[in-house]
Amino acid sequence: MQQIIPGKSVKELDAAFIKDKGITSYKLMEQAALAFCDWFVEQISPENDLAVFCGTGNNGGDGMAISRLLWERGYSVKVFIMGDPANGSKDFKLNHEVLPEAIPVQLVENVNWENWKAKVIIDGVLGVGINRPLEGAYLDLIKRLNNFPAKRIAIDMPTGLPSDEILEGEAFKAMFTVSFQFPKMALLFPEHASYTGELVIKDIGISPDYFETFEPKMYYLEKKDIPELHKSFDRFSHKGNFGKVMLIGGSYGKMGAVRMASEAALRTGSGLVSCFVPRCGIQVLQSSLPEAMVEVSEQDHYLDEYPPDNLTRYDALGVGPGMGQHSKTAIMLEELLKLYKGPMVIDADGINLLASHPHLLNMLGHNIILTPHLKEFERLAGACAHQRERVDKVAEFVEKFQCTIILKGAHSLIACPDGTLNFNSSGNAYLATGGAGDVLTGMITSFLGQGYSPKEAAFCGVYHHGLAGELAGKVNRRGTIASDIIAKIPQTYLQLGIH
Ligand SMILES: NC(=O)C1=CN([C@@H]2O[C@H](COP(=O)(O)OP(=O)(O)OC[C@H]3O[C@@H](n4cnc5c(N)ncnc54)[C@H](O)[C@@H]3O)[C@@H](O)[C@H]2O)[C@@H](O)CC1
Ligand SMILES: Nc1ncnc2c1ncn2[C@@H]1O[C@H](COP(=O)(O)OP(=O)(O)O)[C@@H](O)[C@H]1O
Ligand SMILES: [K+]
Repeated sequence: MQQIIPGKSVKELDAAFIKDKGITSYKLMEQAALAFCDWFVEQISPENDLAVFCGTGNNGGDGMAISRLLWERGYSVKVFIMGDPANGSKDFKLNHEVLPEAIPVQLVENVNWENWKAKVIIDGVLGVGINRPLEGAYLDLIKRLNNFPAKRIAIDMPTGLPSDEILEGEAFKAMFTVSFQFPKMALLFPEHASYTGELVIKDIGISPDYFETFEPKMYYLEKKDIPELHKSFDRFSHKGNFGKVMLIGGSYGKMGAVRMASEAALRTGSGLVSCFVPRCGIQVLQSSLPEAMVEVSEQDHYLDEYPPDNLTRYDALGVGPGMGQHSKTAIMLEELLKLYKGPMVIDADGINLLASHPHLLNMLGHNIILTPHLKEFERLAGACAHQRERVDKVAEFVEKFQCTIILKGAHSLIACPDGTLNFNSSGNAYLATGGAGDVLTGMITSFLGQGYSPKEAAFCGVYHHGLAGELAGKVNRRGTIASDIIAKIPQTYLQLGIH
């Protein structure tokens, strides 16, 4: 998996790589520039005139190298330098020297903005080297570029965005950020959505072993990581091999949640799926999802204090979708935590009940995965000012209670008791629809029931769920609903080459 390291460690990483490979830093910069151009030529046609803004550090060096390479590929390029080129970094200067004479170069301070135009703006002003908020001429430039009607693309980082912290002040508002080798942490924060734009990660050849010495243990979960996590089956496999799971939840008016979670578990590959719901749910479930078995609790509208019988029948449980927060249901949850020692996902009202009955938190442990969205997590652990603080609190929570937390949202964070923090890459905003979380619960419960470890089940569940959302979104766009996501689960296996 691709490790995410702090921006301040990038220099050290590059130095170790360069030394070990016996290449120059200029050569590494060229690799980065080539990687950017590979992506660029696929996206933007040469009819578009390009304005490349270069600082005088290595981000500016990238900008210079990219200008040369795109010019060689037939683009019309103009370069604008921010700062004094005489004080530039070594590789900025080298790339400045080899810039073809046919490319016009101008200092930003000399630009007459009156009739200035460009279809595409490439930002190579500052990258991970930023050490203070933008001010003065830098701030003026970035504000001006943000208001300009052009396509804006950032090299490595949008200028002004700190690589690991929350933005203070202003930064370049990129429509695309092409970041090298790994996503800098701040590119994954929801607060920075309008600065990062669409995130593209380009491999520049620095293999994972160069990252190993760096802390924290933070990773980016990508498509290539998923197939090896999956189990295989053979011609003689029977439904018992695919696990028997139970989804526990539902209440009057919220039976759909448990129904969707159950169908998602079936579509993910569970051999047998049962639901445990209040009495009023039996007709709904039996008629709308005949593949699932249903057991009911005594009360009509909510789950009473008695958990299902014979829990050892199940390889995994998923608890919470549509469950409501009745005080009797809280007792049932406590009983479940006492009685059931197998793997369990707790979601939605299950999490809300943990928050309102905090003594239950001490009953969590390695076998349990909680799947809160941002607000649910804050109910558990207290308010957070921003995602940076939330990430730290998630890590603390997991260390204290030794369970897995999936903090849902764009780039869902999977925090594991082994101390790793793992950000997901799949998914898009079409997943932001009622019931998408219930689908995720069903999927993770299914993987747990199939014998995947909590970490494997969380990784596969979150990645496949995001991919199913992408596939559903391609067809249904903003009309995507949770059932469309379920319908695409089988196709995610196809996409990943899994039987
Ligand atoms: N080995 C290399 O040289 C590689 C470097 N890469 C590029 O190099 C970038 C990092 O380069 P640098 O470390 O030179 O840093 P930057 O180019 O991001 O910044 C340069 C300098 O700007 C100054 N600065 C910081 N904050 C400022 C502010 N608010 N206003 C004005 N000036 C400010 C600092 O003195 C800093 O050293 C990466 O983001 C990436 O684009 C890539 O080419 C990959 C390989
Ligand atoms: N912008 C987004 N990008 C990627 N995934 C998203 C986005 N918005 C929501 N999701 C995913 O959709 C799901 C929504 O879950 P949740 O908030 O519990 O919704 P609900 O309670 O309606 O089911 C989560 O898995 C979340 O990660
Ligand atoms: K930049």
